[in-house]
Amino acid sequence: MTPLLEVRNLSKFYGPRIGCADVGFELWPGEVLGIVGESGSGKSTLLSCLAGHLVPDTGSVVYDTRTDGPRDTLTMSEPERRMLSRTDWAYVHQNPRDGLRMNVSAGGNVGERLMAVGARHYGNIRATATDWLGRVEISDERIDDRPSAFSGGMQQRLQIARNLVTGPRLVFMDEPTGGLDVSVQARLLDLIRALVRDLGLSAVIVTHDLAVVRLLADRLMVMKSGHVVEEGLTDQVLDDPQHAYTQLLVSSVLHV
Ligand SMILES: Nc1ncnc2c1ncn2[C@@H]1O[C@H](COP(=O)(O)OP(=O)(O)OP(=O)(O)O)[C@@H](O)[C@H]1O
Repeated sequence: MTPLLEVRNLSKFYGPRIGCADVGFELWPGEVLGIVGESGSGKSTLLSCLAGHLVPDTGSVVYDTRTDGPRDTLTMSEPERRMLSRTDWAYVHQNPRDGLRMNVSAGGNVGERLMAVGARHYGNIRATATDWLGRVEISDERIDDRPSAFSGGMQQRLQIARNLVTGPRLVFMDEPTGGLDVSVQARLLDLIRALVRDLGLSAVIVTHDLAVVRLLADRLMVMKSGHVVEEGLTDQVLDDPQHAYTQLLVSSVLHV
């Protein structure tokens, strides 16, 4: 089997400061990888480099495309990369405002993604949008409302529907439950877990919350000062951390 994503020697510096350094991993189809670490450890930098939002200084990000097999996304042309992020990739921002169009209706937010990949029939677009709102537990009565009238949890669920409606294979998530109330977080995590499982998605999830990776991630990478200090199966890493930094992360959570 070919990995869906194969990352080698990825580094990004901000002047003399390390963003992330020498990161490498493979992500297999249907696998969920969690990236954890304290604030400033390089998680967002790494995710941005993977998703093509930031250009790394060194390394390769090879993606197994549907049409041409493995391709280094860093050397792709801009139109090719744009097409990839429209069809095969999804990116869920921590703040739904960054991933939604706040002045467009909920149905429009979902529907315009379908139009971007060629859908033209209004009735079909609206039916698919309604179906996706239902899947993320938003009542069809709210289809014409703008996201600005939604709660934070609803906005995040709408952002997920907007991202998944085009059937991507790989989803990048940056602190998807950050900034939400604990009870809202729990419901959202359950929803994400069910969607990822039902759709067979691969995902890379960045979070500082070990409970999120415990629930969602098959495998875990622990980052500190831009470097990966430990990786392995989630339960193994959390139940028997080998690196002193991971031990600290795990014990600080246990003692809260
Ligand atoms: N635009 C930037 N310019 C300069 N330095 C930056 C920039 N963005 C990040 N950094 C630095 O790179 C390092 C990694 O930051 P990054 O935001 O990737 O960490 P993080 O683990 O995602 O943190 P957080 O959880 O707070 O978002 C930090 O030292 C940070 O100060």
